[in-house]
Order: sequence, then C-alpha cells, then structure tokens
Amino acid sequence: MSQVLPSSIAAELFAGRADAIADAARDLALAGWTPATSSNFSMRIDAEHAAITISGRDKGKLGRDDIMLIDMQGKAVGTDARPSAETELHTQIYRRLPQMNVVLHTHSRTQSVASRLFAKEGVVLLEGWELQKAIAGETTHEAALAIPVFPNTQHMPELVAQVDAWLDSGKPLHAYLINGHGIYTWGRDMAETRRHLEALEFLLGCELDLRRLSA
Ligand SMILES: CSCCC(=O)C(=O)COP(=O)(O)O
Ligand SMILES: [Zn+2]
Repeated sequence: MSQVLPSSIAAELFAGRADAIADAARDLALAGWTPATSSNFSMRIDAEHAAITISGRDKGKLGRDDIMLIDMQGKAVGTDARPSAETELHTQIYRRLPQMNVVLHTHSRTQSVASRLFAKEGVVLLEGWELQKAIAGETTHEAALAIPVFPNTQHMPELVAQVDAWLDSGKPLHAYLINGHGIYTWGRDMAETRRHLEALEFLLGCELDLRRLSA
C-alpha cells in the first residue's frame, strides 16, 4: 500500500501512530478479542486527519502498510486503500469529542455475549464495581456507569445517528456496545483507551458471571 501524506503531516508522526495501532492490535488479538479479521483501530493525527486500520486485515498481524490516513469525513487521503467499514464511528468520536485521540473497537466473546444479553434493556448499568474507576472521570464504585447497547445495522449512518442521539441527550458516554457485534471505546491517548477497553471487558465478564450464577 502506498500512502502519500499531505505536506502538513510528517512521515515520522504517521509512522508513530501506525506503530502504536499495530502494537495495541497485536496485544488485543493475542487476547482473542479480534477474531477472524474483526475489530478496527484509529488514532487522531491532527484536527483534520486520523490514522485507521485498512478494512479486512488480520488485526493480529498489522504493519505500517495496514494503516492508512483518512480525513474527518472518513475519506481516504493519499491512498486508494479502503478504510475500515466502520470508519464513520471513529470519525464521529473525533468530531464530537475533541479531547479524544484514540478509538478502539473489538469483538471479544464477552463483549459479544453481553451485547446480546443486555440488548432488550438497551444498556448495561455498571454499579458497585471498584474497577469502574479505571474509566476516566469515574471516581467512585457507587456511581452507575451506563454502557448503551445499540441495535446492529450494516447501514453506518443509522449507528452514527444512535450514538449522536445519546450524546445529544447530554448523558456521559465512555463506550457503547453494538448488539451481536462488539464494543467501541475511546480515550485521550492509547494507554487510557486500552485501560478503558480492559476494564470494560472485565466488568462485562463480571456482569455475565453474576447473571449466570443467579439464574
Ligand atoms: C469480519 S468482521 C465484520 C466487520 C467488522 O465488524 C469489523 O470490526 C472489521 O471491519 P473492518 O472493515 O474494519 O476490517
Ligand atoms: Zn466490528
């Protein structure tokens, strides 16, 4: 894949973002959270651009050539490669939440099962777990942390509209599940975003165990 960068973006900057995405993806794939080429990852480059995974690649084996540049409308910049099929969900976060610089989306078994189990309620309410404090801005296990579950659709604008509606309501949003699909979460940097993803994976697993044990 040949990537021609705009003159405003240094090659080292893009390469650094690509390496950070590939490193994170490798770890998440090793954890089994990116089966069968699923999942996608991105990092903001500047106000107008982000680096994102090319669609359909094995997320456990990414190199620099598997990451491409897009603009904040989700259009490829300087390449003919096809960005992730879910690019609009990434650019939406960068446009709506300007402090966020990384978006991670995975398809772990726990995330997938939880999304199905909680789809009717439309939300997973996390309450009473100390690990809620791993989410930026959450300071106590006593608060309820809502993770919405949106219906899945192959039509990205519908998903974007569901996320927009939640954000427009003014309710906090740190992550969301898509029914039968997986999770999206984000953060100010890669470390924070990975912490969010790990914490949510753990907390969703706990909720599933509670349901199983109290059945
Ligand atoms: C084979 S997984 C179906 C698509 C998907 O949900 C996903 O996360 C990966 O899509 P991409 O286009 O980003 O590779
Ligand atoms: Zn997906």
